[in-house]
Amino acid sequence: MDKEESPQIPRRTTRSLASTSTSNIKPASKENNSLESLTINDLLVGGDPISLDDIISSFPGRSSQIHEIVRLLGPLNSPILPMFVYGGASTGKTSIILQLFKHLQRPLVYSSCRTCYNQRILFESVLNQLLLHRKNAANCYTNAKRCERPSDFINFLREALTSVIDNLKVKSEKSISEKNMHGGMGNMIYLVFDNFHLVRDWDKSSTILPLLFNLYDMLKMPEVGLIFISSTSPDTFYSTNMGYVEPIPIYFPDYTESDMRKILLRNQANQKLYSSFLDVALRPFCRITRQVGELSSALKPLFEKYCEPLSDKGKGVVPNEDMKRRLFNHIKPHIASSLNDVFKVSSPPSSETESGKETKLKGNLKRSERSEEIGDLDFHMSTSAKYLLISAFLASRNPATLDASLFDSKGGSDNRKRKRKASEKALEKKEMLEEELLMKGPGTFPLERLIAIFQCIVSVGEDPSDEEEQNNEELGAQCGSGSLMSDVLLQLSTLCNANFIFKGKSCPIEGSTRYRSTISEDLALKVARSLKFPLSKYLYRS
Ligand SMILES: Nc1ncnc2c1ncn2[C@@H]1O[C@H](COP(=O)(O)OP(=O)(O)OP(=O)(O)O)[C@@H](O)[C@H]1O
Repeated sequence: MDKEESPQIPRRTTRSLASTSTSNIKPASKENNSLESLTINDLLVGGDPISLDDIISSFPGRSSQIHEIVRLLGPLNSPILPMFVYGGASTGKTSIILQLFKHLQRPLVYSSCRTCYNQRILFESVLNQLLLHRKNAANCYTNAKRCERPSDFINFLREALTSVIDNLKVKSEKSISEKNMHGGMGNMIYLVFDNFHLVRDWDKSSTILPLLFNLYDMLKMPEVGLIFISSTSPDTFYSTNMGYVEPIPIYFPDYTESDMRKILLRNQANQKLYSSFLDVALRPFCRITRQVGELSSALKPLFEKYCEPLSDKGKGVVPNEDMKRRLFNHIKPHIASSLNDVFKVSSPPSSETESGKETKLKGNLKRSERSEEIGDLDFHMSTSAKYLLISAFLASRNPATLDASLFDSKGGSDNRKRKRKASEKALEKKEMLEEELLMKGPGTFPLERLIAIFQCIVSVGEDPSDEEEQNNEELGAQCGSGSLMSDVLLQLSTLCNANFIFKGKSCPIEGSTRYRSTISEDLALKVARSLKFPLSKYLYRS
């Protein structure tokens, strides 16, 4: 239900908060205290000018998306088609859009559908910004317009946009006559709707989504650019997005481990030391989360621990192999609890999280539709949930008797050993097991087995061939014994709610609950691919 009190409109200062760590965006115009009236300059993202090269180097792993957006925005005064920027949480969508507008010095109206949590608040926020209105004590914190109905919004919006565009044109002509070859801010005004996926939750009457997607066709104002930023793919809007210009999709994929390394290495005083730390710590953490903020705050105290044995916090140290081993041994006892903390943060109780909601939503889909939904899984499911899903798949698919040989003592798949040991008798046994599996369909398994497999695959290095990988393997064994798994239950219940894992009644003989994975091999392989996890290495096959 709508609350009477609207939150403060997201002004430039609020916008700066949306991208705190990458920018110190301040109001573009001189410090505006609450009584000063706003000007058109307040529609710019403030702060020091930034070059495109600086943006690209501030956001490792995002150069192609940055170039693509710049290309789509085009030169000054170019009309644009609506854009749909999408990708998982913390993939840099908001920060990059805001930084690009700062670089381009073009005016925008930014509204987050998180802070503007219903239709009326969103309408009023957009209008407040366009009408250069700030809520303050002098106006009793009222909005520029009270606007509840979509038809009122369109009328007010058209009026406000016309006035802003006229204003921009005058400014632009003036700057040309003043021989400012750059042409100033130009004539375009951009409306940015962030966290747009949330709108689907308030769209009970299915009016707001079509309205916003339709803005481009309805307004027919070439000077207005529309940018939707969403954590879910355009497909998740398709049922409502029909009959009008489809926005141009720009996808922000999850970061790879190597992107993460570059992101985390930025701003590190001692790159060599931090790099040796990442060699041993990054991989298991990346398997729990790939969110920049979560990872960097989880790694920070661990790195401090890593530096403890060094004088002056390791300033100027170039670690050799011996020192690396010593430092690794020093942090070893702390890794499991650190991983556990990240796990807790990255997997909040399902019913309260967006990803939980998303997963539930997907769970209602018929099984046949699931494989097509995998693209969405990419950003609705946390990395750890994906590993759990794979573990459940393995537990259902592989005979329990083979677990020990599929996962060695350190958790790794040991194909070589298995091959060497394959005797005729074993082959016979294998054939029998295979037949049994085919007859039974996916098997059931107890929680303990699921957790054991999960521990193994989460913590092991993929291809322990070099020293770095061996360290990871060591680390894996270490984490496995810790309390990392305490929150697995939460993830598990999410996956059960979503019907990805079936939870049976408790077994009258054993007294424990048994589970069964209900996903297809195709889907499991896709999930594994998205994690770069070598699933086929762990699959029992003929
Ligand atoms: N490539 C990157 N390099 C450096 N920092 C990054 C990168 N990508 C994201 N970040 C940082 O991660 C944090 C979250 O980024 P941002 O809010 O832009 O992500 P988002 O995709 O909009 O997330 P959400 O969908 O949750 O709103 C910010 O502090 C941002 O600076």
